Amino acid sequence: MSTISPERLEAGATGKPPVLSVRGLSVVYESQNPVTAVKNASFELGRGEILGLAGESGCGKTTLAYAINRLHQPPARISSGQVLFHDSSGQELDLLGLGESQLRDFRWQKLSMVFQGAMNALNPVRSIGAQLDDTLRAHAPGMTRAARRERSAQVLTRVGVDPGRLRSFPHELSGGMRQRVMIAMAMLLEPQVMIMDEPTTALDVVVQRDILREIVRLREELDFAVIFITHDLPLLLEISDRIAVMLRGEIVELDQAATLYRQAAHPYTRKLLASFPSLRGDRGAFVRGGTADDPQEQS
Ligand SMILES: Nc1ncnc2c1ncn2[C@@H]1O[C@H](COP(=O)(O)OP(=O)(O)OP(=O)(O)O)[C@@H](O)[C@H]1O
Repeated sequence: MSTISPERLEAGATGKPPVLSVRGLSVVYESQNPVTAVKNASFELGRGEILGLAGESGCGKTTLAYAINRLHQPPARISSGQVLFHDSSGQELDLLGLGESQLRDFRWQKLSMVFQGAMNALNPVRSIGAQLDDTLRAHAPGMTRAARRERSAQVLTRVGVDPGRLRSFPHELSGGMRQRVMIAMAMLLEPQVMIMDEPTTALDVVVQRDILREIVRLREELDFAVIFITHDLPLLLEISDRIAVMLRGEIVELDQAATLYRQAAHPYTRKLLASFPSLRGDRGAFVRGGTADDPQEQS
């Protein structure tokens, strides 16, 4: 059973107006034995907020992320619910009601996604610069060639990749660099929301930390909101404003990271917290390498 009080679902709890509202979203895999992979999920994402989505493998995190962006494929079907995008222009978009061409315009520009292994989605026979340029040409037709090149160099610099790499091909870059390029691609059109599904899981721990630090810094600089999905709860405690915990398709708890860390309300969250050795004992020594026990109070 859910332990979420209605006010905790609201991004208002973080003091920020919502950029995305997910209401009663359910997704069913219509296979021989239908599986409801997401059950009645509701939450709001505040403008500029980092919302962590945690839960063990198979609990429905990826299905939820794909459904929000309408990237789910059959046999997955959204059986109920609503996803509203509150654009910075004041316009409200009903994402489940958008047509295909509206959806193409929406993705990347308003909301982008970086998924696990995204680095392998780069085209091996085109340079990094050409691939960034393709995205800009498709979505920002008014930009001149020079402006596109400048923008591509700028986003690469932002994620810590030398803009000289625009001429490189994917195989000439390390895994960490390629993943950074994908994050640069997701930031290219300055979306208001980025969904990141295990974006750094395939990378070694040091590179992972570097990239995460970069994402947190960029969020502060550019004020986009992030839904960050991972089974790695300690990591979420470090980077998130609020954390939602999923269990068998349901969001069973949603709270400020610090509150969830100190006094998780749901037994499953407590079990999840206890399952990470680094979180046991004098709780918190792991957090951002410090000693205080509040993940939100350190920088
Ligand atoms: N194509 C499919 N057909 C039927 N069921 C599916 C399909 N894809 C996923 N599922 C089921 O939906 C549920 C949720 O899967 P999902 O991949 O969303 O979980 P997850 O939390 O993202 O897991 P992971 O962390 O391993 O990626 C699982 O029980 C899974 O078995």
